[in-house]
Amino acid sequence: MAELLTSAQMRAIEADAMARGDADGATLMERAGEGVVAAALAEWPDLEAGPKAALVLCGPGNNGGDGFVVARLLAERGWRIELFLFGAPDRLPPDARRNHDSWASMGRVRPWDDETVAGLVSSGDADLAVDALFGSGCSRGIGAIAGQTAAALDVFRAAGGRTLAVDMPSGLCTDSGRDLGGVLPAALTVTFHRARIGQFTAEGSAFCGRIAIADIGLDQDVACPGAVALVEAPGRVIGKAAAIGGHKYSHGHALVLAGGPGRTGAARLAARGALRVGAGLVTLAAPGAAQLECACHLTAVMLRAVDGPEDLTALLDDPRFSALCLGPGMGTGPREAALLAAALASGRPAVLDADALRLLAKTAEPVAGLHGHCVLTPHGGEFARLFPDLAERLAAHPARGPAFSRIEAVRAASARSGAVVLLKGADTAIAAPDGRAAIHAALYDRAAPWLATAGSGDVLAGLVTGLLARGRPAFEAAAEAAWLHADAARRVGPGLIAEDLPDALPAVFRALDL
Ligand SMILES: NC(=O)C1=CN([C@@H]2O[C@H](COP(=O)(O)OP(=O)(O)OC[C@H]3O[C@@H](n4cnc5c(N)ncnc54)[C@H](OP(=O)(O)O)[C@@H]3O)[C@@H](O)[C@H]2O)[C@@H](O)CC1
Ligand SMILES: [K+]
Repeated sequence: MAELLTSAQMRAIEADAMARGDADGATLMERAGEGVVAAALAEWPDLEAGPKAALVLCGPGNNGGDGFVVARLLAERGWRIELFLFGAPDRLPPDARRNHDSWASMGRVRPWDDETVAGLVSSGDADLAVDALFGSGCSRGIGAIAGQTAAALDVFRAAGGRTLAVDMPSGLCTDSGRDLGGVLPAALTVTFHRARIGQFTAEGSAFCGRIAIADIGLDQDVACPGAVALVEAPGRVIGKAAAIGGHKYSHGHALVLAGGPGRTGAARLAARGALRVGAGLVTLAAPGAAQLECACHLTAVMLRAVDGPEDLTALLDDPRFSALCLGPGMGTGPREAALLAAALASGRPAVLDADALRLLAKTAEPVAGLHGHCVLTPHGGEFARLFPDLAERLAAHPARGPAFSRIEAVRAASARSGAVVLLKGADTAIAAPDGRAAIHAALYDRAAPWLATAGSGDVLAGLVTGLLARGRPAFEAAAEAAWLHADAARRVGPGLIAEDLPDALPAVFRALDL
């Protein structure tokens, strides 16, 4: 999985490279500027044809320094440049100051004036607007500095204007992707070495446009401890090919608990998901009163009657049940509470979704009984019921950066509960109690907005359950299921209903050559 960095992690990588003598600040800044120009030309090849005009907005830190390099490189290609600087030249940090001086010998540096800049953006004269106002050092909102510019860039971008953010859109928190106030929207964000967390969560993708990563010569092989992973396509480890000749029990047996009559659809969706993702066997455990309803709908999924916790405990005497799924359509009464307690007491890998999460939230100590083989799959509302303090911090407008992020929220929730937590969204955040964290981003070229449909979460719970049943560890199962779920949705496209998701999985696996 690719790594997503915080600004502190990126600074540490740079500092490390400098300490080893692999790089110096001036060289990195020059490469950063070169990377920005190369990425702009790759994104918009028509910019190569003849000299153009650029509006370059520079800030008081090293992000501004990158802006001066970009201005110089474009001017050397014959471009006309209008450049504005927020802050005093003599207070720029050394590398930025050197590049300021070098630019100042070629062109004009105009003092920042929000209204003038906004007017120039709105005139539409610029072929490219470069936001090098604030990058990873942006510590607070910029509405008071650049509010008019932000509004003008928004219109400019919507009309197809090329707006490029250097490293991060100014005003966006690098670590949380949260709007610190007055973010400058970009059509392309060019970041350095590795992508940042804030580009893949919260409001990040809405402001970044697209992401390009420029190599600035830092060692690609140096791993960053504690980095958040960006979930990528699962590898062969989830394929069945390695187990040819194995029988169905070698792929596990998932048990999905269903609710009463008229409410079994959600559990049936989850069960189908578990089967399609490769669990060898899947059994639906439904109360006696719902047996007929379930039997009318099921073929490959098996059916057992489970009315109370004793039935479940007796069933789980069979050690071949390798994962449980509780929640979809299950109900939140005393019977279901007792089933949840029995399931947790069994210590089996378990996915807790929907009504199981409501039940947990109703108890005095919601995290009691959870363990490291549990995966909680809340959406935002369920998360808020379980972890109200964390949700409040996520909802409060951040006064300063780095702001509290969805990653920090799930990490805290996972540490507190001892379970893997998967917070659903287009930017699904996943954390394990040991601190590992990942983002699955159904964003940018993997966007699947039609995935927000009734029953989609039930299928996701089933996919996690199926992978757990097959022996995948909880954190990996959650991440892999999120990827498969989104990929299935992308394969089906608009018009998707939840029933389509499990049935799209064979095509997903074929494409992955699993
Ligand atoms: N390190 C390297 O080797 C490389 C770094 N590179 C580049 O450096 C960038 C990071 O540079 P940086 O650390 O100087 O931070 P940057 O974002 O320019 O701003 C800091 C300044 O802005 C100010 N300020 C912040 N928020 C503000 C606000 N809302 N309103 C007003 N002021 C505000 C802040 O002031 P303060 O918060 O201290 O009051 C400080 O003066 C990074 O994004 C990348 O582009 C590349 O060249 C590759 C090599
Ligand atoms: K920027």
